[in-house]
Amino acid sequence: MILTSREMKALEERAFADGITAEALMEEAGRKIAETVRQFYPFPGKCIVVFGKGHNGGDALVAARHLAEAGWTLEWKPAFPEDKWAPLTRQNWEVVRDIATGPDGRHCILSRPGPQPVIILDGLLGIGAGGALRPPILDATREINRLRATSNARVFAIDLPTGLDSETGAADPDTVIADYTLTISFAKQPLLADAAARFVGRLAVLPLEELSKRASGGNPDGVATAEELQSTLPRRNFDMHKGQCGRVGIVAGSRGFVGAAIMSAEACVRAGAGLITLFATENIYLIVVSAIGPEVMVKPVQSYLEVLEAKTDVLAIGPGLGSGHASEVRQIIEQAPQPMVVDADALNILSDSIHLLDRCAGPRLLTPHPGEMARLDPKSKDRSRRETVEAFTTRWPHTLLLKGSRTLIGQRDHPFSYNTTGSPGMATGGMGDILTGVCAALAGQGLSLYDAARVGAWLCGRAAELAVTVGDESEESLTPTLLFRYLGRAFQDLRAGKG
Ligand SMILES: NC(=O)C1=CN([C@@H]2O[C@H](COP(=O)(O)OP(=O)(O)OC[C@H]3O[C@@H](n4cnc5c(N)ncnc54)[C@H](O)[C@@H]3O)[C@@H](O)[C@H]2O)[C@@H](O)CC1
Ligand SMILES: [K+]
Repeated sequence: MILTSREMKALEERAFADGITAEALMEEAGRKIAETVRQFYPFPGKCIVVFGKGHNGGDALVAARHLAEAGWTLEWKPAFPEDKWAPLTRQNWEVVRDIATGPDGRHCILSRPGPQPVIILDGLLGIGAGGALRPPILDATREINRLRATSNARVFAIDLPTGLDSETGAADPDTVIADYTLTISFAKQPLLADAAARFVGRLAVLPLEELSKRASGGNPDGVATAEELQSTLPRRNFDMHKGQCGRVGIVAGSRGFVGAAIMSAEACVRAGAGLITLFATENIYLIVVSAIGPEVMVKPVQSYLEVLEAKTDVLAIGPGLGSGHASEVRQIIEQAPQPMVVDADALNILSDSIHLLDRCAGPRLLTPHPGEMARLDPKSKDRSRRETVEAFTTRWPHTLLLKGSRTLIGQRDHPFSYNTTGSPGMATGGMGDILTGVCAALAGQGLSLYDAARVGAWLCGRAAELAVTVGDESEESLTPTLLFRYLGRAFQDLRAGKG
């Protein structure tokens, strides 16, 4: 469920009327903020606490207390003098100050050798924000952005990045650029505005028990968190065999673009498919077999139409395919009864004959990036991402995964689902080929295309962020095939409802 900030405040009021205290909610919020920070950065480092006078600042102080107890060094940057703080904010300061402040005004109980993470908590403004940023908050947001730009500090915004309008999601020019936004209780509408993605970053929703119980109404759209998706991934029975994990056929690759085919097929292997066949035309067959992992069967074909005769449960079509086999591709999209992931060049071929989507013999998951989407639907350039997905799924009976830094998934009669995971390190050619293989593997294991899309996007984003947080990669060094090293951990986190 996604709430407006106004609905969120009304929900809090209902809880207060039932005797739940703001103090108790803040305590739970602060504890969960610290837990989430530690999921991304399990080893303690330095935390710079930038806080305002309201309860958003109070959340930051409670979180800081828990981080201090876990060994983090704290540095304080209050935006206002103490006499301006809300009573609960001050109360939490008194608790944390005694625990966490040494004689030099900084807390230090642990120093580890080697580089330590430096994080900034943005506890300046939350849903109490209104109007353009004003000093001294404005000076503080500029300082956070300066620190982020000039150091390796990672910014965690509490509830909303300060400067994002809490109703519309419009961004003040000095809005905090967060790497992570940890939003309290429910996802808020403004965080999902198209223009907000670059300020919000990786999104995590921290449910508060007493508020979850009382929630009603709201927008039925969802944000895909591990907790939400956990139950969609089936557990395997001990006696399961490869035939039950999905026979996936992949139609991909052409001269100059065999890498796309290889990455899709290997991603399919790493995401659990039972038997993977890559169909390769004679002109690329030898290149493909010499480069691909031994788990993938490579079948030489004269014509891709042979795919229609092969025994498969799921198909994926498009990565690196080029435009040379357009007629065969159209026939496969139309005639194959199996569920199919349609990506890349297959989407470009489809955009010339979009009405074919009315006649498909099986369900289709289309995974365009915004450029491919504009070819499928030229009007999408003038629409918001949500409007684009809505227009497509209203017209066509298929699933759409619209890529981007806030990947959005839709299907008729299903809630729109915003992905939460990811890293700017994913801005590299080939990430989409991995996603195609992962989604096809999940569909092979019995997930509907809608769930395969939601889980696939979550897993790929989670693997990428693990590589740059707990792994040794940076946003620059991350490559698509490096995701394989972290996919296993991403699956484990999904099953644990973590992240
Ligand atoms: N109320 C509750 O029960 C809970 C609230 N929580 C936290 O409390 C937050 C809301 O707290 P508050 O209502 O105290 O509000 P905030 O902490 O968001 O800040 C409001 C204060 O900032 C000032 N302000 C507003 N807009 C400004 C602007 N554009 N420039 C400069 N100053 C501005 C206002 O004068 C006001 O004093 C939530 O976002 C969440 O982080 C959580 O602790 C969970 C429970
Ligand atoms: K904030």
